[in-house]
Amino acid sequence: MVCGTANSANLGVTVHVEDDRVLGTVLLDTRHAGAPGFAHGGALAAIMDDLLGQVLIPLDRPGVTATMTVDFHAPALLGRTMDLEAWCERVDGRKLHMRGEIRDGETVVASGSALFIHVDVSHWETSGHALPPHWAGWGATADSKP
Ligand SMILES: CCCCC/C=C\C/C=C\C/C=C\C/C=C\CCCC(=O)SCCNC(=O)CCNC(=O)[C@H](O)C(C)(C)COP(=O)(O)OP(=O)(O)OC[C@H]1O[C@@H](n2cnc3c(N)ncnc32)[C@H](O)[C@@H]1OP(=O)(O)O
Repeated sequence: MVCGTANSANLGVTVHVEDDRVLGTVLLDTRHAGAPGFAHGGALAAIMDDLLGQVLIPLDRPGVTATMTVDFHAPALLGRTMDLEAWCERVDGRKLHMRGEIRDGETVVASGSALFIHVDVSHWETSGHALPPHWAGWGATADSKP
């Protein structure tokens, strides 16, 4: 619902990995409004969760969000391309401590920190839905198995 291109309700986030960091952009519009002209904080929180979750890819650790804090530092205006950046601050066994920012130019609009927990991909089999084929092997290089 945030970055998935197969989902027509996605928020239009695009990301890529550079070294160990996730960088990206998002451009919110009236569909994502809270007050007129301003992005809804919940949209920013969803973006932050997804952004921090993308760090699981360079970490090569499947994981889920256990807890997340989003600090809103400045209003996020609609119709502006905002920059996204996230990284892993610390790995402590299965605990993956992520941090990230949503910026409008030089202004940090929101910062986030989250604890992700490393899980085996079988975690998602409990829904009864088939896993995407490319998830096979995800986590193969992780040195701390769940
Ligand atoms: C998520 C990816 C899905 C999409 C993937 C798509 C593409 C694949 C490619 C890459 C990924 C890309 C993007 C990511 C996209 C989206 C990101 C969004 C992520 C989500 O939107 S994800 C959904 C919301 N999320 C949940 O649905 C979690 C529900 N939950 C559970 O499934 C369990 O709760 C679990 C597994 C978390 C733990 O359960 P468990 O039994 O395995 O382990 P346990 O409870 O023993 O915890 C072990 C140690 O973590 C500590 N701990 C646990 N929880 C804590 C908390 N809240 N606060 C502080 N500490 C906590 C304990 O205190 C213990 O610490 P200690 O070892 O020191 O005692």
